Amino acid sequence: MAPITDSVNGSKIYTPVKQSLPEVDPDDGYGAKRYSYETLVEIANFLLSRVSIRPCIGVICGSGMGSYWKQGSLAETITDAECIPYEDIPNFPVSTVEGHHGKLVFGRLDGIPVVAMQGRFHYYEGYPLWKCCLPVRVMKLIGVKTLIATNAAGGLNPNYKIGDLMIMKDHINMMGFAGNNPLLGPNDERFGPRFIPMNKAYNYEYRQIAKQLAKELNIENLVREGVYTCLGGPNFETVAELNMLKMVGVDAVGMSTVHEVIIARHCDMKVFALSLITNECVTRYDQDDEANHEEVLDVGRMRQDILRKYVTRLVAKFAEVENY
Ligand SMILES: O=P(O)(O)O[C@H]1O[C@H](CO)[C@@H](O)[C@H]1O
Ligand SMILES: Nc1nc2[nH]cnc2c(=O)[nH]1
Repeated sequence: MAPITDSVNGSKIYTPVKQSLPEVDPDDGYGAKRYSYETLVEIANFLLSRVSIRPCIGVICGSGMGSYWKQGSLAETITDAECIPYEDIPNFPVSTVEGHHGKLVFGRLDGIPVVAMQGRFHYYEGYPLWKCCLPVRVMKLIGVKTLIATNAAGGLNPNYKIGDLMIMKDHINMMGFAGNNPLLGPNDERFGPRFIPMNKAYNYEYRQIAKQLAKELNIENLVREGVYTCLGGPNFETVAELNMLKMVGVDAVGMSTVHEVIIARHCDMKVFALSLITNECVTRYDQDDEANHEEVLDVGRMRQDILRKYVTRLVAKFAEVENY
C-alpha cells in the first residue's frame, strides 16, 4: 500500500495492512459465556409466542415501585395483563432478592401497550452488568422503543426530602470509572456501535413533559431534576464516600439504572428515568440515622399512588408524542 505523507513534517506514514481481529475469549470474567445475539432473539421469540401484547414502552419497576410488593403497585394495575415469571423464561436470570416478584408483565397502561419488569437484576446479586441489563436488549428485540427506568435512591442533595421524585437529567457512571461497564467485551453491531455518546442519554423532551405533567398533577413541589450515580452495593455508603459524591455533583445515590440506560442507549432506545428519594444520605458523623432497606420499601409504599398515577400518565404522554 502506498504511504501517506505527513503534512507537518513530510515523513511517510504507512497504513497498516488490515488484519482480522484476534479471537476474543467469550468468557465474561464470571466464568460464564456472554449470550449471543441469537440467544437473545430466542428469548424475545419465546416471549412473543406467549403473549398477545406488542409493547412500545418498557418500564423497569424499582424498589420504590412495587418490585417487592403487590397491592396498588404500578405493575399490578396494568390491564389485560399477561405475566411471565422470570424462572419460566429460558436463559433469563432469576431474582435472588427475598420477596422480589421477578416477573415480566405485558399489558396496557392507559390503553398503551407496555411491558414492565416487576423486579430488576442488580450487580450485588452476583450478576455481571451485561446480565443485569439483558432484559433491556430483550425489550428492544420485542419492539420496545422507549424505556422508563425507575429506582429508589438516597437523597444526597441537601434540598431533597424523603418522598421526593427526581427526574434523572444525567448520571455519573462510578462503576464505569473502575472499568466495569455492561458494554465490555466484543461488540455486536446488530445491537449498536462500539462507541456511543452519552451526553443526551436522558431524553430532553421527555424531561420537559415530565415537569409539565408534575404541574398538571399538582405534585410540582415533590418533583426535582438531578444527577444519579450507581454504586455496586449491597452496602450503603460511608460518610466519606457520600461527601466525595456530593463534591462531584451527585444528587441521588443508588445501585441500579446506570448500566440499564447505557444498554438502552446503545440499542437506540429513548430513555426516561425517575428516582424515588427513599432516605436521606448521612453525610455527618454526628448523625444518628442509618440507611436501611425497610425504610426504602416503606417510602415506596407511601408514594405508590402518586408514582403509579405519574408513570401511567407519562406513558400516555410519551406514546402521544412518539405516535405509538
Ligand atoms: O435501584 P432499585 O432496584 O430501585 O433499589 C435500590 O434500593 C435497594 C436498596 O434498598 C437497592 O437495590 C437499590 O438499588
Ligand atoms: N447506594 C444506595 N442505594 C440506595 N437505594 C436506596 N437508598 C439508597 C442509598 O442511600 N444508597
